[in-house]
Amino acid sequence: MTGSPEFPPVTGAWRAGNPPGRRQWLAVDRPLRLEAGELPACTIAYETWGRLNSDASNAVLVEHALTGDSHAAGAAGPGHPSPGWWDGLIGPGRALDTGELFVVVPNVLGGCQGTTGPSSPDPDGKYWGSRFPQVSVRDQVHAEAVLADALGIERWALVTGGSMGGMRALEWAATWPARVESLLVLAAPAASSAEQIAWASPQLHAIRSDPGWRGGDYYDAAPGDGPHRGLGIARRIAHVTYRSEPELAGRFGRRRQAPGDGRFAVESYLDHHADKIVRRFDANSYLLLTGSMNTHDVGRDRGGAGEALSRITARTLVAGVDSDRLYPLHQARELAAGIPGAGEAAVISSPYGHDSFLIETPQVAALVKSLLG
Ligand SMILES: CC(=O)SCCNC(=O)CCNC(=O)[C@H](O)C(C)(C)COP(=O)(O)OP(=O)(O)OC[C@H]1O[C@@H](n2cnc3c(N)ncnc32)[C@H](O)[C@@H]1OP(=O)(O)O
Ligand SMILES: N[C@@H](CCO)C(=O)O
Repeated sequence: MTGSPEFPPVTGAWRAGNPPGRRQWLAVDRPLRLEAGELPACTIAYETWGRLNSDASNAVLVEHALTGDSHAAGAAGPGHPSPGWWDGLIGPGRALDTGELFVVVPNVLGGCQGTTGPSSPDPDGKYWGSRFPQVSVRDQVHAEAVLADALGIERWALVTGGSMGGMRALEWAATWPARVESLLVLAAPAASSAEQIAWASPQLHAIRSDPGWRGGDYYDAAPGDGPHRGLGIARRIAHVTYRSEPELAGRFGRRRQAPGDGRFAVESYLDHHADKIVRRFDANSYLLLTGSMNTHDVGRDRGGAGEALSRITARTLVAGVDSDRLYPLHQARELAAGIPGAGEAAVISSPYGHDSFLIETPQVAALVKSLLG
């Protein structure tokens, strides 16, 4: 598939070697049908590394997590205060060897780092804000399929991601089995559980109850007058669930941050993560993407998870983290058991909890290599 009459392929410049890790945009000038509604048009931001080969058989789709973005590889520099979030995995000679593979990383639909989301302008040039439609994980992969078509990629050699990125990877494999040759799902379930929805609930309330949120239409507020407090509280709650009890005990214990600072060190640590998120993330996107994860259920309208997973034909590896208290290991085991040929779930052993899929690079690299052979 190389595009469609109403949506021709984009330029093809990447075939000659795209500037690696430079953000690009695909303008989709036609409506995108959603599970609940429609988006009249959208832009999809993405970055690529490596070159697409002549038969487009070397493309890898890497799906970022909740607050990640398209900048998965590359050093910190202008426009990128941190290195790419999977920099240890993507590059020449690395597990995702860009000497051989063409790695594509889109920013998720509904996000705030280049792809259309609530903080983007609508076709009339007004911020979407509260009017942005709720998008599901399934809608997000449909948007990514438009990108794949435009890039001339019919079949991915590998689709992978962790957490919310793992949900999208799974949706890809269940929606278009023939388009996914291999699949690596990290720290993600077949469907979000009551526990996961429960952890999200106070985060959603924190943002919506911030007076600065203004029902979702805060983009014209004075600088510093947006829903920063609510977003910061949401991140504090979430971040605890991303790490493990032994890690927090070992790193911080009952230590105070500093003489004269009334905070425990662990409180200061959470304050730091809250400060960082409000500088780089939009509260409405946080709400929307959390909602996408809450409704994630690969079996919805497909006769249940068992039926949906049985469609998957990709060579599959599922992995969980032994210290993940948010997406516990038993979910990875259940997911693996449902996918034909997936075998037993692999275990990432780490004290870092759910975030380990971003931190334990050698273990994730070993999984990628074992899957790609
Ligand atoms: C800009 C970007 O993040 S790129 C976007 C992509 N990001 C993502 O995909 C995920 C977002 N990031 C994350 O979830 C996390 O930062 C991770 C998982 C990637 C990194 O985790 P780790 O490397 O283990 O970092 P950790 O959670 O220990 O936090 C380290 C930070 O806490 C700070 N810190 C540690 N202890 C304390 C303390 N007691 N008080 C205040 N700050 C503290 C450190 O100084 C460090 O600050 P810095 O990140 O500004 O340099
Ligand atoms: N800490 C990561 C993982 C969440 O699943 C993020 O913020 O995207």
